[in-house]
Amino acid sequence: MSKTHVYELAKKMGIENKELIARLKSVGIEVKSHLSVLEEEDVQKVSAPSEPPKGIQPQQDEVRVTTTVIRRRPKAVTQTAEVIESVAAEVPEPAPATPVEVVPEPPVVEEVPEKPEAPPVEPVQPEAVAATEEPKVEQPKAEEPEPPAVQEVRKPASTEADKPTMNRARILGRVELPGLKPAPRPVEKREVVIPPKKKVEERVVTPPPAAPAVDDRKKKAKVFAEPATSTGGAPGAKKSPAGGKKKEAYKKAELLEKRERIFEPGPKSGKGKRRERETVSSGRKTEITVPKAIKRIIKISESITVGELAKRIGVKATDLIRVLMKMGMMVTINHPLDVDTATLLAAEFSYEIENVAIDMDEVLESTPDEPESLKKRPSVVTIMGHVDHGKTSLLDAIRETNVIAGEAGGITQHIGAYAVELNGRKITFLDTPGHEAFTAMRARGAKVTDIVILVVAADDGVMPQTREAINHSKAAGVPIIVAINKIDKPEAKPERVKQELMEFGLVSEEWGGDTIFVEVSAKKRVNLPDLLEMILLQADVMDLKANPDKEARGTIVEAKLDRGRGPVATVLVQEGTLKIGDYFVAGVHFGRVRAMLNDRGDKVLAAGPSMPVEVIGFTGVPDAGDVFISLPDEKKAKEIASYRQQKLRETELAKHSKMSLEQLYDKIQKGEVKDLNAIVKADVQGSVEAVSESLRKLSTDAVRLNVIHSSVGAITETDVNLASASNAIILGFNVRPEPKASALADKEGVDLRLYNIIYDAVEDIKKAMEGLLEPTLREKYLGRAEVREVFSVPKIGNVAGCYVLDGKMIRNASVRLLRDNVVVYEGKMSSLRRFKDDVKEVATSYECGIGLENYNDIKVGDIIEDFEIEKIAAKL
Ligand SMILES: Nc1nc2c(ncn2[C@@H]2O[C@H](COP(=O)(O)OP(=O)(O)OP(=O)(O)O)[C@@H](O)[C@H]2O)c(=O)[nH]1
Repeated sequence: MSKTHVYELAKKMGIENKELIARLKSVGIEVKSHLSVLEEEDVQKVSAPSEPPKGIQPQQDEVRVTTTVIRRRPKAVTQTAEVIESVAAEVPEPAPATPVEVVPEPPVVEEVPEKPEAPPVEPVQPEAVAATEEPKVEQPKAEEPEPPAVQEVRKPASTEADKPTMNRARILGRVELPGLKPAPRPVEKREVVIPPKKKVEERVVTPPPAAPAVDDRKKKAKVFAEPATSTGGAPGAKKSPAGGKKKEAYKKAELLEKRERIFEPGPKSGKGKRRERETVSSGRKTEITVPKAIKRIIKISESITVGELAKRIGVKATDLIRVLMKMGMMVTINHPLDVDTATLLAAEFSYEIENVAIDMDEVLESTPDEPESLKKRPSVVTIMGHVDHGKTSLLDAIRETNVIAGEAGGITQHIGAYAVELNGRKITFLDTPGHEAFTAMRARGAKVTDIVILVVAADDGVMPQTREAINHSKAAGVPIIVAINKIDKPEAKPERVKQELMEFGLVSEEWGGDTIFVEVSAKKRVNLPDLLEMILLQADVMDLKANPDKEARGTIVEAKLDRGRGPVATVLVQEGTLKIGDYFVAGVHFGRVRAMLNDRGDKVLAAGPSMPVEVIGFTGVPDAGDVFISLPDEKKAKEIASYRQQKLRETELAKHSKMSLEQLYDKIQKGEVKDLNAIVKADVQGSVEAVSESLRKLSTDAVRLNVIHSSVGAITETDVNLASASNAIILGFNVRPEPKASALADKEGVDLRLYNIIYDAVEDIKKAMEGLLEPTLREKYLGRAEVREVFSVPKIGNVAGCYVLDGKMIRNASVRLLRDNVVVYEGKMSSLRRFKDDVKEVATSYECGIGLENYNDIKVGDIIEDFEIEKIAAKL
């Protein structure tokens, strides 16, 4: 290796030929071109002085890094000019993030394959090295005469730096993640900066021909320094990461501890848990206990379900059902058992049943009062009549003109009833006019009304509802007072009304009858006091009395759930006196009177007979017509209410569990039924057998047909009861049900079918069973979109600009347009677009345009729901 070409040496040194030539010149070696040959001593000569100048001596301690970098740099400069440019721009940048991002070593190294030492340098970058460099930072900077040049470059580049170029992106990919923490930054920066400096030198600042090596070094040193400076106080920069680390470590520990405490309390409570577990497992081993005789009595009130009884006995419900089947009862787990059946059943398991049901009759029946305890009570009046004959007007007129003395000016409240006063005597009006309310109450067994005011418009006469009202009143045995209304009208013909009413047995006194007639005008307030007087008279005749000195009983007139007050109900006290704090039961609800208000909204402390009061303190909303009974203690009130609730549940359950051939299909669809039970009754034994046999043959794997009972003779109550208990249908051939059985079947909802031809019956059942398995159509919900805009498209019509709220919109799906939850259109989707393209479907949270087939009335805010109809095929 005695002779070396200039270009070879330059390459070796990692500098440009030009530069080397200049250097050679500076040491007195003249070369012509890069092809010139150098002697070995020349080579050494030119290499020797290229050591760092004294001023930059401190950098010696990082020679390894420096040299490596230096060697690599030129290549990097030429090859990755853009990167360098941006990096150069970052040199003076005080922002620490930028230099960190750019770690150009790898590309550089790649391009200088003959410098194998380069790559190892990278991973070697220890934080410590960076740290040692920090103090040097300032010196070179001070010497550095180039900032302007650098800045020049920086300006355009800085924006570039902000927006990563392809190159940058590539480089960014190599950011040393282990050094993500602040600590390694200085190292990275140092490295990062090196190429830019070089590049700056070469491309922007023309290297001075003289003393290039020294200059170079200086610049390098400066460049080293800059990134460090840019980190802002190197020592600090180093400390802080360390501090940060400590903090982080502390935080981590704290977090871990927290997590343990909150989510994994195991370690701490581990022992305890184990002990716990041990006790549990040892507890499980306890031997099966036989309840004491006293415990072998099951208390029920009137009835108990199979499931509940099984639970109380401690056996499986299926065991009970099995026993019941042996007893001839086909029941389900929810089937209610009466006391007798339950007793029989319990006996099988050595249990006794005790009926602890409250004697409801005892509670419900009001005790007869001693005649001397009875006191006069106001009459309760209901106004009835034909539509528009003036019922409401009359009620209002009476109320407005006859408010109770001394209470005038109070704000009237609608509580369903109100009281008026005339001559110191009170009259209570139920202010729900019409015979519907009247009959509804009566249907629930409530007899509230004492007197009916039949309103007949003088200009209209007797009308259909007038007749109905008369019939209802008569059926209830309530006396009628006729109010011929609208007598102010010129066309009023009161005499004609009287005449018409004669037909219904309502004959006025003047015509020799006993019905009171009053001609009034609700509008002009004519004769209203007369009407009231007549009511009082009628009440006197009726001698309405009640005992106010006992626990109150009454009827719910109206009930509602009030937002602020909870359930409230208007109680018309019929006997006794209701007081604040009284416990009561009404229908299936109980409660305690917390407050009482009259029809003017005034608080009252007590309400006597015929007084309507709004009661607060119900546990639930009772029904109008429910009997209200005040009770001495809460326990009893609760007991009665829960007993009634249970009864109600049982009745509902019984209703629901009944089977009809039509319902069967639905039930099987829901998976509730796999059997069709039938009871066969026929006129002759031959028919019974033939039918039973034909039906059994209809059984399939999917639906079993069980003839649970068959016999000759009429359909009896027993048959119906059996059908009811076992969800069976009754098929009768040439037989009729007994009248009582027919009524019971109606009541119990038992499907009773009568045939004359066996074939028809078998055919019916077959159809029902095939119906179970016929293909059915079911709607499948797909999604919903909200109309946000409506576009009018020429020739096409309106298209809804929608936002898919959930599910997805599928082209050609069936759709319905909902406006305020009301279906305003149902049909097909005619188009589904996203922007201008037809699409097959649009998913949630996307916008789309939807066209509806033959429908244009789309409005913003409408909801488009799409669905498809599924065919569910089922085969026998
Ligand atoms: N001239 C006259 N019009 C009356 C009188 N009473 C009621 N009207 C009018 O008759 C119409 C019907 O009166 P309402 O009190 O609403 O009759 P209603 O029987 O309560 O009607 P429905 O609640 O629909 O059954 C109203 O326009 C009243 O103004 C009256 O005494 N004289």
